[in-house]
Amino acid sequence: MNTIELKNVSVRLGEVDALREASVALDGRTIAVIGDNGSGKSTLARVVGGLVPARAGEVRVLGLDPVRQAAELRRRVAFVFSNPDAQIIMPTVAEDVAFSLRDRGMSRRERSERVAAALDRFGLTELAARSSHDLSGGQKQLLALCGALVREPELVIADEPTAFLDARNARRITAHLFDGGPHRLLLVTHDLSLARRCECAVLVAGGRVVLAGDPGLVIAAHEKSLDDHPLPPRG
Ligand SMILES: Nc1ncnc2c1ncn2[C@@H]1O[C@H](COP(=O)(O)OP(=O)(O)OP(=O)(O)O)[C@@H](O)[C@H]1O
Repeated sequence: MNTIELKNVSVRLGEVDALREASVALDGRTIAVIGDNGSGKSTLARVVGGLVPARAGEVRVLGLDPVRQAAELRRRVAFVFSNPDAQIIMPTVAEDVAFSLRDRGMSRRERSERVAAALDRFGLTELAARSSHDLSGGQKQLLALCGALVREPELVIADEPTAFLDARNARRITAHLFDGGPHRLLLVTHDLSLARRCECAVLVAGGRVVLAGDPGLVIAAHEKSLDDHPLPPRG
């Protein structure tokens, strides 16, 4: 089963054609999405996750149509963004992780066991009773990811999840993303060393998928475009 499949997908945001007839099909477990600022990477991640609709074309994620099968998609796909504040809802750390399991039909005991195990895995046990909004940026991102992974998603869509983190927290987050479960990963990133760790990569430019496949080749094409179009000299 393909992880993601886009056929001639176009997305318009306000006055902007953020994706233009983008096509790609990849079945890798870990997929990096790379490209310049404003190229359409987040839009690609958002259309895959059903957060914005396509105005034309066909999108499949784990074989699902993200608009028509939105409820099933929400059960099987989790998101992580660069700003964890948008994802933290409940007043304490433990309550916030428990909130992620609210619709799973679990007994109270089962739920608290799952939460305790997840907090332990993420090194958050000591912070369980702390106010979730008073955590540091790195701790908040760990909490947001803990809340996402406790649902045991099949796919995690992560949009620049380490953008505001120091090297230590960035490593923690990427370890959980890459090795923290059997989930697949769609990772939007400017960090080419992370993209290189993925099984495959997608290069987006001007709203189009210009290349997809082996990360080495895709990254080389991106780097060549940086060399071919360097910044104008200063002064
Ligand atoms: N809500 C919006 N309304 C109008 N235009 C938008 C909106 N969001 C994004 N865009 C535009 O759509 C295009 C693609 O944006 P997108 O966020 O997908 O790029 P990106 O590759 O993720 O960029 P970055 O690396 O800077 O995060 C850009 O031209 C952007 O200005």
